[in-house]
Formats: sequence, C-alpha cells, structure tokens
Amino acid sequence: MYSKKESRYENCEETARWLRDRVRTPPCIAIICGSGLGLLADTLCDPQVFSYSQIPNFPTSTVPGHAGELVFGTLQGKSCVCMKGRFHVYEGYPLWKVTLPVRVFKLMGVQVLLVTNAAGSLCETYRTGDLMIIRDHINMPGLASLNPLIGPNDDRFGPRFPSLWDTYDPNLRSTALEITHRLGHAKLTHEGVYCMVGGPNFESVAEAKFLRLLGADAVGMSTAPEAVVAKHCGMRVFGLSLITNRVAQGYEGQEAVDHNSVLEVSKWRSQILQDLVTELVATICCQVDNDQQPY
Ligand SMILES: O=P(O)(O)O[C@H]1O[C@H](CO)[C@@H](O)[C@H]1O
Ligand code: HPA
Repeated sequence: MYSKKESRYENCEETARWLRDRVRTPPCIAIICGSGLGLLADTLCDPQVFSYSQIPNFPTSTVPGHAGELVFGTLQGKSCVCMKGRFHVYEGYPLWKVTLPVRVFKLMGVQVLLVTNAAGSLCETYRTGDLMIIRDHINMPGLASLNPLIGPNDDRFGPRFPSLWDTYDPNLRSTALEITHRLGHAKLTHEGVYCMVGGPNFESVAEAKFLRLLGADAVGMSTAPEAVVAKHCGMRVFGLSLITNRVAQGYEGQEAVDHNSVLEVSKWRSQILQDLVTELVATICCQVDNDQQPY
C-alpha cells in the first residue's frame, strides 16, 4: 500500500535534513498559520524564508490566503518556524502529506505546535471576529477512517494507539486565557470544540445542525490531522480558531459564506490573534536542541 518512495519516515527525514543544513537556528516552536493569518510569520526577527516549492517532499499551497512559505526566525527570543500556508485534504493531498510538515518539525527538534485556523461558528454566543481556544476536536474524516495515522505505525514517531484525551495542552490553554484577559479581549474569547470536516464545500444547513448536536462549537477544514500527528509524536499542542463567519442553521435571514469573506475577517482580526500568539510564545519554556539528529 505504501511504496518505499513514499515511505513517510524517510521523506520526513530527508526534508528535515535539507532544512537543518540551511537554517541558522533549529526551531523549538512551530506555528501553523490558518487562512489569511500568515501575517504572523512576518513578525519573526532575523527571518529565513523558504518557498514550499524549493523544499524536498513539501506539497505546494493551492488555496488563496496560504502563501506557501516556511519562515524560520525568532519571536520573543524563542526560535520558531512558521508555516505561511497549510495543506488541506480537499486540495487532493493524502493525509500523510498534509501532516508531513509536523513530523519534519519534530525531527528538527520542535517541542510545541501552535496551530491557528479560520472557522465558522456553530455556537449561538460566538460572533464573527471572536477567538476560540480549542479545548478538543471532533475529527469527522478521522472517524470515517481518513486518519493520518492509518497505515503501518512507525514507532520512531509514536505509539500505535495514542490517547487524545489531553491533545490540547491544558497549561497553554489556561495561559492563553489569562493573556486574553490581560490584553482586554476576554469578552471575545471562548474555549470550545473544533470540528474538522473534509470540505471544500461549506456546510449545508442540515449538516450544521448535525455538527452542533454532536457538540461542535466551530467548524473548519483543517487542524485535526495536524494536532493528531503532533500529539502522536509527543508535542505539546495549542489550537486557536478565528471565528470568520456564523454557520447558517436555518434557511432564512443569513448570507451565504464564501472564502473571500473568510479572508476579509482574517485580515481584520489578524492583529488580535498575532498579539495572543506572540504573548503565548513568550511564556513557553523550550530549549533549542542543536544536537538533535533525526531519529
Ligand atoms: O483551516 P484554514 O486553513 O484556516 O482555512 C479555513 O478557511 C477555508 C475556507 O474559507 C478552509 O480551508 C478552512 O479550513
Ligand atoms: N465551515 C468550514 N470551514 C470554514 C468555515 C465554515 O463555515 N469558515 C472558515 N472555514
């Protein structure tokens, strides 16, 4: 089923080695920027930028609002790598490719993954422009056997049957909440459950009602596979959704969402999200491992 050429471990190792040969300081924190949220990467100091197209084994970004660049640099004195653009299943990539960057980061020494996304609100009290700290997720494709961990397990990454009960690090979540209070954003910040769907269509009304009944507070087309793979290989994970629209749960009185409006809201609110992530990075203790070898 998996050819030698596609062997995921060897692919990750090759990519990690290529990057390690070129970056000045290996990262200890990785940040994935969601739709329209790539401006965060521009705030890194002493940046080194690689286009995805030049990195061996990396897919390329095909979605507007995802620039397709990997940026290494420091934020609050911490060595970081920022993905300016992520990969989605609906682009036609297999899940091992969607999540390949996370494993590459692990091999480079990353200990903490901060993942952001644009998402639609299913919760009555969330408004457009609000933030949702991800407490947990529902991986809809994963429940239907579209899981990045399917296939032979490579113990060098993690165990066959990982537990996901504490995927989203409780300490990072509570620190982020404190920060939003300090920054004066308490009223627009929530903690909730993110539901990943495959996309690329936005949800039908009946689907939206169904997801709400399941316990989802927000819905998007990413994040869960990245979080699963990061947890599997022992990273601490923090997830943050920017609520870019409300998802219609009735047939009247609501405008249909489109990707342009998602990007507009991201642009409007990206500063708030950047401030929160920047302050959170300042609190994270992690060490750059200059001797880290691919395992
Ligand atoms: O999850 P991110 O990459 O932020 O993007 C979200 O925005 C796009 C839809 O507008 C979808 O790709 C959805 O997942
Ligand atoms: N649904 C799915 N993905 C999304 C949405 C949505 O309403 N908004 C932004 N990404």
